[in-house]
Amino acid sequence: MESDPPFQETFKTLLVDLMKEENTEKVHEKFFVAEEYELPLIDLSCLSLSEFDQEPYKRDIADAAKKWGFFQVVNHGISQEIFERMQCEQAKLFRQPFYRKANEKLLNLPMDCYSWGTPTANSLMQFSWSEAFHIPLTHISRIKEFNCTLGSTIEEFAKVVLELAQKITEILAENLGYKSTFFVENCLPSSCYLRMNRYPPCPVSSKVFGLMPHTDSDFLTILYQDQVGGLQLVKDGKWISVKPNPEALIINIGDLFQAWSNGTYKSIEHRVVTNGEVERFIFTSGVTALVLWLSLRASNPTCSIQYFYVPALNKTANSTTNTTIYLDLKLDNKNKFKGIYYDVLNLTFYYGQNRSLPIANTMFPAFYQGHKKNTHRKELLNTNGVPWEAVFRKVSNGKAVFRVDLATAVRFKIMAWKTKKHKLMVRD
Ligand SMILES: O=C(O)CCC(=O)C(=O)O
Ligand SMILES: [Fe+2]
Repeated sequence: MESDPPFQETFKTLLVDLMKEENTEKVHEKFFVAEEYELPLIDLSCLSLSEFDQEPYKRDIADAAKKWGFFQVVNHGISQEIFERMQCEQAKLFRQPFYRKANEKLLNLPMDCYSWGTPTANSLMQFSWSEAFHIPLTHISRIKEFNCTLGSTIEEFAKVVLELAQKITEILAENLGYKSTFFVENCLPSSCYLRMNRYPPCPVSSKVFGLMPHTDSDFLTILYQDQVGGLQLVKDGKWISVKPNPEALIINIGDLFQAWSNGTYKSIEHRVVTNGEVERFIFTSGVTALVLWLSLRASNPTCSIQYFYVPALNKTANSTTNTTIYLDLKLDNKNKFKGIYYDVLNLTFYYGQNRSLPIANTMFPAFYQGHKKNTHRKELLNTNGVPWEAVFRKVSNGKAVFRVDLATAVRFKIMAWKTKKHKLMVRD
């Protein structure tokens, strides 16, 4: 078909290699065949019930996000009519000749909004037999200027699908104990997109993916597919095939949501297998980031003093002439997926309750700490103005109190993204 990308021509070499392969049956078994399952199904008409009666449904949503990373929803409030219009516009767009899709700004958008295949693939296993349009929702007005019906349909669809994304995200956030209005407050339209994929019939369907195995890098994806099917995902360590349900929308957790929830909700690897005879269409809408929300969610590092030694107070040495103190500070990043950039760490020591006269200061240079890592900083410090004789007598009769303040600023690194700086002050 003149609308199909030139898969065969471009990847002739890859295909020839494959034809020579002897174990194609085995390859097919291993990579393409999977037992069919139904995703957990949630009836969203529950959201019109009383708060109390909604609870079990909300728990089911959270359980599915934890155990499957994927679920489907019915009675989601989006009319069948708008899906049909979207499908119709999508088909019209993909039916354009390939040279136009690849060379002309069909949607009045930058050229890279259209993609096909996997240009970097050097084996068939890395190749995706599909084409796609990726549309940031901020660009809808540009599409409307050019193609009004398509632009308005996308706009209408995006509005309702994002309301749904908002509801689902709020339920999942609440389940983790967060305020439900975070989404509305922090979801920027600039971070939402619509994606349309077409999987043309594939003559080597048992040897090539429609879409390579991947996880979604966004926050949450909502997917509408036709009845053809082909989506597979990993469940309990094995690939399973998702039974298509044309009434339902599929929702899946992306990498950002997994990171934000410290791994509670799962971003699951999935792929699409092709079909020898029929083409398949899907469209997805996703939220790529909730900027502020993400930054608020990271847990601060914990600081502890692992070792504090004051030679002047060593009774056996009995010498108050050595006025140094020795310290081992431990900084612990308990976040499962977030690294931490520390600014310079400033430590100030005091004797007793008196915070007006520091007895020692030190500074540790800025550094980066990976997720689930701890870091030690050890230092020998000179002190000033400590009445050592009195302190020694105090220790002999009980205890002496030293205090330390730690001041720094931290930024969290979530995937490739850095949050803004947070001041961190620890007093003891
Ligand atoms: O076609 C599908 O069912 C899945 C599409 C997908 O995973 C994606 O676009 O990221
Ligand atoms: Fe995906």
